[in-house]
Amino acid sequence: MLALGKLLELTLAGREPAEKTQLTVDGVRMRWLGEGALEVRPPEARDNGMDLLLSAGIHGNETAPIELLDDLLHGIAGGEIKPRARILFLFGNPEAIRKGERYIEQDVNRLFNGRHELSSGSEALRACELERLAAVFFGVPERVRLHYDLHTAIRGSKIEQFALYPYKDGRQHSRRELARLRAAGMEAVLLQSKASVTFTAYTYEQLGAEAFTLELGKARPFGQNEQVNLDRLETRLKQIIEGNEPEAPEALDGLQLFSVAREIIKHSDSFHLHLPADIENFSELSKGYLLAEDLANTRWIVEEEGARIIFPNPKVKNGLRAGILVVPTTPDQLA
Ligand SMILES: O=C(O)CCC(=O)N[C@@H](CCC(=O)O)C(=O)O
Ligand SMILES: [Zn+2]
Repeated sequence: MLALGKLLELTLAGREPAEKTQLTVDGVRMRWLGEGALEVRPPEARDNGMDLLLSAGIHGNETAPIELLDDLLHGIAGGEIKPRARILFLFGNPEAIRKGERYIEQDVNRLFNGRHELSSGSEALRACELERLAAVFFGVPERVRLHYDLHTAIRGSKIEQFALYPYKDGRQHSRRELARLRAAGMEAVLLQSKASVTFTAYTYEQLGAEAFTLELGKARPFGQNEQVNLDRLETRLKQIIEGNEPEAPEALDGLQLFSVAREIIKHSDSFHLHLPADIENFSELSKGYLLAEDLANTRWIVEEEGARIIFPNPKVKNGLRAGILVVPTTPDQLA
């Protein structure tokens, strides 16, 4: 296999490849763009106009998605997968991946849409670099732009695989993309209702891509991901890459949709979350439940019918999201 197919190995070793560009037997060009960043370009005659950004390892301990991207890259470098799409592979936080930690100093996925400019340190620099790589990649006009940012979650979930769909004022969520996610194995989608600071929020809001954070199961170390079943996603990604994707049906086929009722923000060290440590994502909370307390007698009480909690985490830094309360919604405003 071509050396550049081993992007993960290079990234784990913190090494630069000797050759920065290589061609597969089918004339697919692989170009190393920097640490954890590789562009794949099909021969011009085969290019179908799709630009696909696949990122993983924005959180360094979320290894199943990293292994999936590694498999896809091996397939391309070995000539078994024959791309018609142009692809950018990104491993988000190499230093954290090497250490098997979510982050080193700060969560990269809270530093996009300019937030890195207000900060310093290696993770702020990395977020800036990821924005630049994505902007250059998606800078070619009149091409289809799609970004999947692959994650696994800290805890188990009542809904194992789901997507988060960013929000931009005046832009409608796409039914076609929801159908594509369903075909890729996602059971639910959370439709965001305000701008955000995540990687997909950046590519969606600033670069015009259709962009999704995919949550694919529970985070475990490398080699221990048997319980994370990525078969449907992998099949769909190969089809997108090879340009032979079956048209997804109009119907969303049981896909559950949620909207954000409220984000729970931790304001101080006095923040206290009243949930069991092992609570699963999408657990239902009844109306009137005292969810959290913070300084100055701030109380978060559940007021919404059918509310569920995702990503509860009282250990986040002050000022950051310590959980999201979501409610079921219907797909009435889709493009
Ligand atoms: O399990 C958790 O608490 C966090 C899992 C995770 O990393 N989720 C992403 C979601 C990004 C988004 O809101 O689109 C994150 O928190 O960065
Ligand atoms: Zn993550």
